[in-house]
Amino acid sequence: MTIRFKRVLLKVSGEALMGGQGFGIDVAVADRIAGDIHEAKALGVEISVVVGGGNIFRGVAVASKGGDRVTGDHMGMLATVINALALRTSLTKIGIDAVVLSAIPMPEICESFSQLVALKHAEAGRVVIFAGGTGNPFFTTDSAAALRAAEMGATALFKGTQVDGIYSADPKLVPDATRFDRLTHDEVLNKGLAVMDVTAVALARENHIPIVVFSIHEKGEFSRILSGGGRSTIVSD
Ligand SMILES: Nc1ncnc2c1ncn2[C@@H]1O[C@H](COP(=O)(O)OP(=O)(O)O)[C@@H](O)[C@H]1O
Ligand SMILES: O=c1ccn([C@@H]2O[C@H](COP(=O)(O)OP(=O)(O)O)[C@@H](O)[C@H]2O)c(=O)[nH]1
Repeated sequence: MTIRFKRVLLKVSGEALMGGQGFGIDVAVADRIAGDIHEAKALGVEISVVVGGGNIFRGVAVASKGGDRVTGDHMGMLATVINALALRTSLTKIGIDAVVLSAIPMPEICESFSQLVALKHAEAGRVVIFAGGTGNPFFTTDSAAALRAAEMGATALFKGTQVDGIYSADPKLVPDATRFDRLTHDEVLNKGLAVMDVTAVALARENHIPIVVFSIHEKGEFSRILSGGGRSTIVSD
């Protein structure tokens, strides 16, 4: 079997982790995603992960109610640490060696991010989970995913999200929107396809990193796509 990508950065949406709950973390969902990572790792793929925080907190929610955006973003970044610890717990339970590296140092809780440390853990065969986004307000975990993908030398950035690819319009709002199999980074930007923020797509374009958008809700889909099947949109040069 040919594996499409050997070193992958997986972005796990915060919202995916809440399952049907409406808020917080559904442990059964975190366990299932850990199982999917395990399956993909068994294919021989090196995997690191960026987790979102939208299931707990988004900075814009504070700003929209008249609060300070930067404080809101700090809260959002802390939310990603909670999710990262949950995912590490789920991976550890099934015998996968995983480590959380935070962009915001909190040494009693997890290791701090540096590229060198991240690469060493990856070389040792560990799943590296990046927490705290980029460590800066006004960014998103999608941008953090593109950044870490570049730093890790990932050959693809997989965005595991609520939908199974990029559509001509938001499929949640436009039911007859059509799905693309392949796009270029420029097409995503020029058509204003809002599945990922502009900063993330531009960073991936600059570093020639393909982006694979797929549904994180489909069990086994991650490894099916890695093996050449599955449903996704692949964005490449
Ligand atoms: N052109 C598009 N194609 C696919 N999804 C889109 C598009 N435009 C907007 N979306 C929406 O973007 C959402 C994913 O973005 P976001 O909420 O940032 O995800 P995540 O929480 O996974 O980071 C999808 O759930 C979808 O409703
Ligand atoms: O580099 C970053 C990454 C995230 N955030 C904050 O963390 C929240 C959660 O991240 P995101 O919305 O990207 O999570 P997801 O949509 O993937 O669940 C964001 O709303 C921001 O407030 C931030 O300030 N800087």
